[in-house]
Amino acid sequence: MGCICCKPSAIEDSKQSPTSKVSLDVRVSMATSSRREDSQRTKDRYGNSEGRTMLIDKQVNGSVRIHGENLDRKREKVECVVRQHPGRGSVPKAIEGEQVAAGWPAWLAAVAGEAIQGWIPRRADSFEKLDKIGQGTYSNVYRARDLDQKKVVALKKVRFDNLEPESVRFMAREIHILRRLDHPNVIKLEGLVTSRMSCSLYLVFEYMEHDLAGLASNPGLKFSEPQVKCYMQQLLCGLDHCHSRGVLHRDIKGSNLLLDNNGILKIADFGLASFYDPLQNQPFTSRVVTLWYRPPELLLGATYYGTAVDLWSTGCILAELYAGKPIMPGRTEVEQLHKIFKLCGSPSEDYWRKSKLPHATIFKPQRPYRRCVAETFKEFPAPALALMETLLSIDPSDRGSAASALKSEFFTTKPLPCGPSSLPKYPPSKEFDAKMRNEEARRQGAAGTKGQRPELERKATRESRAAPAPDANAELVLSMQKRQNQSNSKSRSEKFNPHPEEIASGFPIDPPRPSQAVESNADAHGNHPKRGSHSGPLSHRAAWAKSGKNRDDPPKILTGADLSMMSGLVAARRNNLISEDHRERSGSSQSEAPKLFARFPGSFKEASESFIQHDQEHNVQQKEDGRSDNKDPVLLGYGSKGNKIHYSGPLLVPSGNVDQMLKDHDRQIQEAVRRARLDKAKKRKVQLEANHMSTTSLFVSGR
Ligand SMILES: Nc1ncnc2c1ncn2[C@@H]1O[C@H](COP(=O)(O)OP(=O)(O)OP(=O)(O)O)[C@@H](O)[C@H]1O
Repeated sequence: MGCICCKPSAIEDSKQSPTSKVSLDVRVSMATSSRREDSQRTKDRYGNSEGRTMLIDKQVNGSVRIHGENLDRKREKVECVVRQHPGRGSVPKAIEGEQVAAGWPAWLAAVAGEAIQGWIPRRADSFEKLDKIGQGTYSNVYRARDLDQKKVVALKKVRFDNLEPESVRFMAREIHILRRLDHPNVIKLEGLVTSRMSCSLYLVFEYMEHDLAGLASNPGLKFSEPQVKCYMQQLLCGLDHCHSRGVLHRDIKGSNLLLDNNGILKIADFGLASFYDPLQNQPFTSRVVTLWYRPPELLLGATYYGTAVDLWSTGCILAELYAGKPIMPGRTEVEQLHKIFKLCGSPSEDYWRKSKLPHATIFKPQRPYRRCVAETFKEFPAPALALMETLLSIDPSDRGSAASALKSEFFTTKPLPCGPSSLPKYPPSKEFDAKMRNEEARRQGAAGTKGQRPELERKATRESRAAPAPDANAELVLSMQKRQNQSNSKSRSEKFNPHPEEIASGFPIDPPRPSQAVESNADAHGNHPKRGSHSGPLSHRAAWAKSGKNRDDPPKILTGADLSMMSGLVAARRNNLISEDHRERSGSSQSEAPKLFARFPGSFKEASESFIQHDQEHNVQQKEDGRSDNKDPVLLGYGSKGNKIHYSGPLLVPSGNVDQMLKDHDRQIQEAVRRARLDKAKKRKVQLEANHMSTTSLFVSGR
């Protein structure tokens, strides 16, 4: 075979903005052929409305096989194999060159070629930046006016770790996934803003006024039942679409469910999302999903999982909408798992045996926990409770699917879901706004009278029904930071400094000044950005006003520590996904555990200690409550509340020595029993002394 000519449009994603389509003739040379049988592949299917379909096999030997039918060419068979450069995106080198010629920066085309395929970059000066509206783990989000399309959009500026290929590839996956999705209940990526000379990237999204977490934290707001059903229906429709296109979201939570003023809900933030193939058993990282919404199997270390992880999070959202607050706000992975077991019961013997979950030995409770979802939420309407019971099943295989949930009685019994357009209109409300309010309260608190909690703070605490959820993997970063502090306090600032790119881009982290247009990314286009009026969310303006500063002089949002945290979080989140991505690309089926051993501190020992303690506290509590599924008196007394271990790190030991871990575990249990006995003996002694005293005093008083 020699060279073949193929149009890149034939390997474009199915949906593109028609204005940004490029059609380039590219010569693809056949560098190597590869044996199918020796390769582990991931397959991506591409197709577009004109009926072209291509199948791309990414193979371990670094080559890419493209084959399929090009219907535009009268069913002409197209097949080519392209040698991939190590560390490069899976587009042929020639296409990469064309992408640079089309205006993409080389660093992006080199590693994210597939994600930007068929698009051309939008120019920074065609947007007018209005204000900062959100802040994610690795991004800042701004409201901006699209001067070409004459509409308001959201610009998500992605932070990179010094343009490292791995961190660019991580972001490319989000773009790639977003482009694969096309549904009214999934946020639409409308384009990308960058230029050949730029070192930053903005994702352009349709603008959404609210997020569910922000609305739920509004004290004066109570959702009606038809309203809850309406939101849940939209969430499940969007999720069903993602799952049917082979996408796991892996971070469903209130702040990632955006709402517009027409009541439309859209699933956003695909930063932790991943492609998956239900027919192929592929391992993923278990360290995804924000803690409060993380299913038990992930906390137990599962690396083989599917759509059920999103369904668990959806169950948590459903319960939260009825309860008015998060139902399982754990502070650590151990506490989270304990909260889950207390509410949903511990897994059945059969499940423990079948699932072979990595941390099962450690976290299997001494005695099974009884499920009490129905008891706890007895005031919820029966159909809502029934759906919750399904979605919050401990065994992932019992959670059904988004499609089956949509057919549940919850949506067919009265009151029926209301139409999105009939939902009330709200002032802009985001979780970010709630965070701003709390930040402001804290600031006022610091300035306020010593020892007195300021009114605003008290108000914020009292009124905040739904506190913002921690970020996905936040606990992991805390643990990383702890280790950083311990190991080398000097290097901390060097490692977690503000991203130079953030500063260099001229698009600072603090909210922009009113009317500030998106600054040109030092690009070749040269036009000055146009200016416009400021009309930011009320809460931002209020925050400025309250801080007693000129609105032009915005409050500082991030402290150095925040930045460190942010950067660490970026690293942690990315590291997990990068190792997963690396595994995907290399075709390795190895679990990520060894990599995590190496990167993060902590041990099963600590985790098991903590879990035993939670477990025993639970038993004690049950005794106090008069409920008793634990008859063992020796456990009483162990683990006073004063010396709780709040383990906040990964659950794996650096050495990965399982035998040692198990020995430690046994030792811990023996130690617990010994301490409990001692405590019990002490208590008995105190009791005896007290009895003796009272007898003596009775005797002395002569009564
Ligand atoms: N299209 C949009 N319209 C309005 N606001 C948005 C939009 N996209 C994102 N935001 C706001 O910005 C916040 C951060 O965005 P996003 O969650 O996509 O970033 P991230 O860095 O991936 O965050 P996370 O740490 O939650 O994963 C959101 O919680 C939301 O409030």
